[in-house]
Amino acid sequence: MTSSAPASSSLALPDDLVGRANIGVVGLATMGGNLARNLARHGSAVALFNRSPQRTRDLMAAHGDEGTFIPTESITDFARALARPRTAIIMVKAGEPTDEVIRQLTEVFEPGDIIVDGGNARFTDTIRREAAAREHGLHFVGAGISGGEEGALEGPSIMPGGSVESYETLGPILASIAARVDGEPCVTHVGTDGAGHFVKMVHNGIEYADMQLIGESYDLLRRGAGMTPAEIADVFAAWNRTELDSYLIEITAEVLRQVDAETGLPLVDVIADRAGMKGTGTWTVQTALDLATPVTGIAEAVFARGLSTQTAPREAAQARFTEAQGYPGGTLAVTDRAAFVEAVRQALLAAKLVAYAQGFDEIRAGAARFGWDIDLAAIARIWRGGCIIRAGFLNLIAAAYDGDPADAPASLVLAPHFARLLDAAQGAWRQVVAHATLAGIPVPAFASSLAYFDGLRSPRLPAALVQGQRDLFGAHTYERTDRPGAYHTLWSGDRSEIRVG
Ligand SMILES: NC(=O)C1=CN([C@@H]2O[C@H](COP(=O)(O)OP(=O)(O)OC[C@H]3O[C@@H](n4cnc5c(N)ncnc54)[C@H](OP(=O)(O)O)[C@@H]3O)[C@@H](O)[C@H]2O)C=CC1
Ligand SMILES: O=C(CO)[C@H](O)[C@H](O)COP(=O)(O)O
Repeated sequence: MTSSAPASSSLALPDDLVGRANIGVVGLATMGGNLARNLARHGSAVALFNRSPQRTRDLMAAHGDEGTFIPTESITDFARALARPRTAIIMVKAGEPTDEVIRQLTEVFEPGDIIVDGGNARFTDTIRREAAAREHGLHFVGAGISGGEEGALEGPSIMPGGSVESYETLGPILASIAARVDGEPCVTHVGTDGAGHFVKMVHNGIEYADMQLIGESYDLLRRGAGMTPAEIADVFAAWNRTELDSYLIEITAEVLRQVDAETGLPLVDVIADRAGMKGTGTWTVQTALDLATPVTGIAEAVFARGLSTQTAPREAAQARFTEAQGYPGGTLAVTDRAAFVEAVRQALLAAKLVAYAQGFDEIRAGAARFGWDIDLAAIARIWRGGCIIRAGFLNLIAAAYDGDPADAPASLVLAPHFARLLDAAQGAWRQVVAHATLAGIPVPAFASSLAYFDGLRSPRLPAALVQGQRDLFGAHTYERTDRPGAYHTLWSGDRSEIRVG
């Protein structure tokens, strides 16, 4: 440990510690504290700064012996502790607190220095911040970091966006602390300015969809088939040894096995059924709407969390639309439990594939809109470890996107391996959605992903009728199937057609 600050008082940085740190962390709460420890354990000399100095002191008291730390209690000393180019990772609350810290660093940093925001920032904020930092000659890197508390310490998946030049300094440091899969660090230079936070946003959107699909699977097995949480935990543990192998499936088994010490009931039965969210899923959907890219599974997951918190209408509807009134009561007549469990597994696999396909489509659309050159195979590879959506089948996604982007499948569902997966699963997927609907078990993510898939497959969509309606009430024009151009029917006149473009 290198510690200049005693446990309880603030002192200026001794001269021998000036320029000693190769990296610094500002914000030492759950994520920042663990990231600093991870950096120190991997050989970095880490300057520390937190708005409330007690947090820095606590970190030093508990973990100061894990590596080389240089604790500081002013932003000026923090900057003095850093070797050039100074490199600082901000891990504070997203939004205004991040802007506040950037302002402070901008005052003490010099041209060529690097500010990394590792928080869950909105990518548009990152684009703005990068442009402002550039005016001061600073590099600004928006780095999505996933893996939660444990990942920050043991190895997260890291999605940095910023200048290529800054990545020369930053890349090796991030590679030293990232999770590793097959010997490869789960970090890649995603693109310029907001690219990293854009990709992290979509990661979180996929996380929402995956969790919702797992939740719907649980509901089908629990209410539909009358299984206990412990039995369903065994099902998820078994699924984790199939193509569904993933962190979220693994932790689902753990949650379902947990018993509440106070009541002796399964913990899942005493947790209020109101899901929280911090906003990244919502941003994913808002952005997808702007890009006109359907992310239906993610959108349904966000809305399902919203619905879960609508206590008053839920209670009123529960009282009004009862079984006594002729509504289905949420149970299924399951005669062959093993076959039903397998059908739900197949449906989950198919719908999960659609969620990932939609997420990757959004990244592709975002890259085209914002001018980023994003390697989709590399993104799949860095999501294989460290992050919340890590999953065995990301290897297959990476393989589908490997090679010349011009040869990439138009949608992941069309990659040969995944198309065969859908060939095998689509029957079960339809059965599950149909039975759930008849039984009154809500499966919004299963159903919307199936509708999306059928939309992709349909030779004709009712969009043709929508165009006709738009032309009738607003002269919005339409294209024809048989020749180029834009056309309008004179609906209020003689109903002849004119070419308008
Ligand atoms: N928690 C998680 O699982 C994950 C979090 N993230 C992101 O990482 C970032 C850090 O998350 P987490 O560790 O959970 O901490 P929090 O989001 O709870 O933020 C707490 C930290 O922010 C600092 N802070 C708050 N306001 C200010 C301010 N105005 N000026 C300076 N510092 C301020 C706090 O300082 P003080 O001690 O003085 O209050 C503290 O260090 C967030 O952006 C979060 O979205 C990303 C992935 C996963
Ligand atoms: O970023 C994360 C993982 O990568 C967090 O786990 C995520 O922010 C959780 O989001 P929410 O609170 O909205 O469910």
